[in-house]
Amino acid sequence: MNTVSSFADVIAVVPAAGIGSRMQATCPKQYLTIGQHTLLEHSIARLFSHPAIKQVIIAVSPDDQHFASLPLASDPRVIRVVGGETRAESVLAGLEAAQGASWVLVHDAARPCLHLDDLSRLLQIREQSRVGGILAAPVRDTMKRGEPGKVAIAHTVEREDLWHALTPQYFPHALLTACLTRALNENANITDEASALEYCGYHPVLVSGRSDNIKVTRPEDLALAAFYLSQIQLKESA
Ligand SMILES: Nc1ccn([C@@H]2O[C@H](COP(=O)(O)OP(=O)(O)OP(=O)(O)O)[C@@H](O)[C@H]2O)c(=O)n1
Ligand SMILES: C[C@](O)(CO)[C@H](O)COP(=O)(O)O
Repeated sequence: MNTVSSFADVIAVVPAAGIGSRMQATCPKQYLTIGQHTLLEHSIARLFSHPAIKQVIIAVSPDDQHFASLPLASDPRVIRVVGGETRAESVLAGLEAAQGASWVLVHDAARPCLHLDDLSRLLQIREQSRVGGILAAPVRDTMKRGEPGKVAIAHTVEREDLWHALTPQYFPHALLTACLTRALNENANITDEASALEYCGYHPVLVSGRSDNIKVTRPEDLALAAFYLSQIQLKESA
């Protein structure tokens, strides 16, 4: 792994204030476990496994019942903030606590299978772009657009140049803050940080990343994430 020593001391914001409704679990999905640890702990452990990451700011729900009991709660490298009603508000809360950082990384609490080489390549975007970039995986399936509100095909979407946006996403702190704030104030439909920059007219860079950097979203994803994580642990212990 080529370390990004020139960009050491990176701060990461981890939005973890969601309820995980699509997971249909008895607790917010970021607190479901793989082995002895929660998804949140695994995702943050991946970040801290990279030499460039010095601090993680976690945005948790105002009525979160789980975080305080985790070792993370007493980790001096971790700051807890209260998240908001939307992912964007949670990320903004994290950015507020990261004042002074020139660039900031944002990573989903529910993506525990991040490879360090992918993170290194994303961090290097700072040398090539002034607006930042995201890890993304090229689409492999044929993509269909459904008839609005119906389970019927409207048309096939051209998959050339179509990507799955992943996280981490990496942007100048001031730019991301301004774009998220404007997008929220104007009720823009944004589901990731890059879409806030796009809304404001910027074109972040797509950094090709591994498709096994999955976001645990539906019940069947947990076992897959456990397998992918076991492969990472095998690879890194070899
Ligand atoms: N108000 C919110 C909503 C989501 N998130 C976080 O954003 C990440 C990605 O969101 P998603 O996968 O949609 O998580 P949930 O919103 O919890 O899932 P669902 O949409 O199924 O309820 C998760 O780490 C989630 O905790 C957040 O911090 N604040
Ligand atoms: C940020 C993200 O993981 C990129 O694909 C995705 O947009 C999160 O969406 P969610 O609905 O908040 O899971």
